[in-house]
Amino acid sequence: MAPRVLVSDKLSTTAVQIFKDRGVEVDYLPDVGKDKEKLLEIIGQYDGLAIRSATKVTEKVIAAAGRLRVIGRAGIGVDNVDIPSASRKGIIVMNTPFGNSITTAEHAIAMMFGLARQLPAADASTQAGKWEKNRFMGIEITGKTLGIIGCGNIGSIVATRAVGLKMKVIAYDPFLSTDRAAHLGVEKVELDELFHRADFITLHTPLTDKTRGVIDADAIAMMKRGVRIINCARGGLVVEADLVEGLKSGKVAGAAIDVFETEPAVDSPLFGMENVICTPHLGASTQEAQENVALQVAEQMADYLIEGAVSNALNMPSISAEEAPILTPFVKLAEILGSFAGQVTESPIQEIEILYDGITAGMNTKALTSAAVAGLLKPLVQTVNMVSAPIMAKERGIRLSEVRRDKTGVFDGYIKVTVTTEKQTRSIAGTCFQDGKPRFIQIKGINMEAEVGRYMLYTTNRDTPGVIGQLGTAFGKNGVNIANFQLGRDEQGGNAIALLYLDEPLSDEFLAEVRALAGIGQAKPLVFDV
Ligand SMILES: NC(=O)c1ccc[n+]([C@@H]2O[C@H](COP(=O)([O-])OP(=O)(O)OC[C@H]3O[C@@H](n4cnc5c(N)ncnc54)[C@H](O)[C@@H]3O)[C@@H](O)[C@H]2O)c1
Ligand SMILES: O=C(O)CC[C@@H](O)C(=O)O
Repeated sequence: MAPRVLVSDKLSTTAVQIFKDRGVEVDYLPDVGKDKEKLLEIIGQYDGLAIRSATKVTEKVIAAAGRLRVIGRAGIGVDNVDIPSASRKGIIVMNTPFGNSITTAEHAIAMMFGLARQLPAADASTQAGKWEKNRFMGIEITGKTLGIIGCGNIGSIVATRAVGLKMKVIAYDPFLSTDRAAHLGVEKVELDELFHRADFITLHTPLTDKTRGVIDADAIAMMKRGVRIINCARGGLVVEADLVEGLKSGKVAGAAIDVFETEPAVDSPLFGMENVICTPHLGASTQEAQENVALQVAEQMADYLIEGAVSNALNMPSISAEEAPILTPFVKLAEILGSFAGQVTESPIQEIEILYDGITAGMNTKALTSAAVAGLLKPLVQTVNMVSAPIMAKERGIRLSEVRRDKTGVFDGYIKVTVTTEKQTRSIAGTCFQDGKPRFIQIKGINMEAEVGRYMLYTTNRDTPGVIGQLGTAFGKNGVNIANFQLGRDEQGGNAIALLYLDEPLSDEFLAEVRALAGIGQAKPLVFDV
């Protein structure tokens, strides 16, 4: 039986043609994405779902999607898809990471010009017959400082365009290496410095726990008077109420917003403000970009549904059917080890070494390494997947190496990920037991044996009496249950670590309390996709 795909958002018809040409049955119902009930009613009939941003693929939709095997996002951001739920059901989620990058970068540049010369307001006034020449005094772009927050695919394109416009470009991106910054012609700075120096600020990060609200009242307070802010990335990066206050006070001279805290944005405090330009999430809306992403998503989904080939999957390694049963638990392990390293690493990574010991040395280490690097980059680079992870690492100037060796210790095999940053070298090792479940077996050279939980806390301390007691008391006082508590140290009185497997995530307040405990060095909350 031919696989069947539902296209539930407005997509170029190129996609429909490709599906047909490849022998995939396709229903093009572009309004269904906005009709939750209808989507729930019909999703069970499809093997594939092709979407843009209007369709919300929630846990409920996934639960109703009895035979769904692949969700294809014609675009970059997948925040409208519940990936953990899809993964749990074995549904691949794929996107088209580069198809609309140029177009979105161009929208940000257009927004910058629009703000500098108040083009929309000047147009409305002129067409109303007012000829208000004195009202619309603009500013020049040349020589101004553009601050880019997030210098990945789109941010890098914005950077090179702005350099061409003779702007001074500064960028904040924890994953931007000094070499890559130099190559792009931008100055890498810390976030506070960017706020202090930029005349224009443009956002190009994913929406994550770290980036949510990156432009809030505190950030605005640090900015130059007269700063202009552009958001063509994701709503939620800017706290809209704080932006409104900044605009009212005159601290912010203008804002150009393509993406909103709530979409579709039919009502916003920003609407009607004179120095604000709003567009309805148009960043990717050009004929070229829509052709690119439609073509790409249809090819990728057809490849998978017909041939089982996987590309640009966000939740699935490329693994053949024969090796899958043995490899899959180790792929998950590698991703978890990378994710651990990624979550505790705060400065640019220079080098990643992955050691395969014992049985792991004979496995498909390419898939394992990709999984480890994807796990490592994922906290910062939303679009990374097993296919793109090594390329992304290379583009960021990260050296990647594998070492394979025969069994050396008590375990049949294990994987060790060592990450070197500008500041330090850190390693984390793990293995899978017979039950197929991953375990951490060594952190920073200190042996331990810890289960992997969804919410964990990693702490470091000096090995002195009382520290652990304080930690336990603090958890008890705050009513947070510890499912598992593992300790390790290098020597008596030396460096000690603890890994706590928690039943729930820690609040910011409680985390601050833990960090303030006497003897605690680092306290890092970790989240794993398990
Ligand atoms: N408006 C639109 O229609 C539209 C179109 C395409 C993409 N987007 C959005 O644009 C954003 C960027 O897309 P991309 O393709 O460039 O993604 P990308 O993954 O290539 O780049 C994101 C960059 O953000 C950086 N980053 C992550 N966390 C950061 C932090 N805390 N502070 C600073 N930088 C951080 C990463 O290191 C990475 O370099 C995404 O949110 C995407 O969904 C919007
Ligand atoms: O599909 C769109 O119009 C928006 C896409 C954009 O937000 C993306 O993340 O790729």
